[in-house]
Amino acid sequence: MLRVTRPRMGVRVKICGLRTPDDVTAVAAAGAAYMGLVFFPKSPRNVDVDQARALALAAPVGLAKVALLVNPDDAMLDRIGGEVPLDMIQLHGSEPPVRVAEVRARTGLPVMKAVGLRTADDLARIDAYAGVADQILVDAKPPEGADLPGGNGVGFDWRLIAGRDWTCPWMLAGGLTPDNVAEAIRLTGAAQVDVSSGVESAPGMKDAARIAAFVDAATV
Ligand SMILES: O=C(O)c1ccccc1N[C@@H]1O[C@H](COP(=O)(O)O)[C@@H](O)[C@H]1O
Repeated sequence: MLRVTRPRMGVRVKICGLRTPDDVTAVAAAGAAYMGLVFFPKSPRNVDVDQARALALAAPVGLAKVALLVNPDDAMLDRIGGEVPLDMIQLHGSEPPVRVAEVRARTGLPVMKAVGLRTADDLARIDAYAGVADQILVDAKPPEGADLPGGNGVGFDWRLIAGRDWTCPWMLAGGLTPDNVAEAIRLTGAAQVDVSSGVESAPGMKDAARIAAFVDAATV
C-alpha cells in the first residue's frame, strides 16, 4: 500500500523547456509555480538570450523564471543574468559544490543543483550539495551515451528516496508524466515536481493539455 507522506494540495510544479509565448500562457494558466528556460544548444528546448528575455518578460507575477544551464562559464552567467529577468539558476552539469557557491555569489540568485540518481550509491552526492545549493533537483541519471544530461524522459526507482528529506528544499524530476506524477508524489513525499518531455507532443513541443493535466494530477 502506498504511503501518503504529505498533503498534495501544496505541491509546486515546474514546467521546463518553454520556447514560445503560448507555452508561457499555458504554464501560467495551469497554475505552475516555475517555468524553465533551457540554455543548452543540443537540446530541442534550447532558447537564445533574446528569446529567453521575451519569454521571461511575458511571465505573470508569481510564475518564477528559472534558467537551466550546463557548466556555464562566468561570461555566460553575466550575459544571461544581465539580460534575462530571472528568479533562479538551475545547474544541470557536473558543477562541483564550490562552483555552485560561485554561481550564487556571482549572479545573486538562488541556485538549484540537479543531481542524477540511478542506484543507492548516488544518494551521497545529494548531501554534498545540500549545504551549498538553495534547492536540489533530484533527477534520473541520463542513459549511457545520451546527448542531454537531463530532459530524456527517463525516471529512476522512486523507492530510493521514499521517506527521505534533506535540509534544503528539493524537487523531483525524471520521466514524470500526467499519468505517473501522483504516484511519484505519494511514494517520495515530494513537495515540488519538475517535468519537460512528459508534457510534450514531440521533442521541444509543449502541449497545453498535457501541461494542464500534469499540474492537475500533481496538485489535486
Ligand atoms: O529539458 C532539457 O532539454 C534539458 C537539457 C539539459 C539538461 C536538463 C534538461 N532538462 C531537465 O531535466 C528534467 C527532467 O526531464 P524529463 O521530464 O525527464 O524530460 C527536466 O524537468 C529539466 O529540469
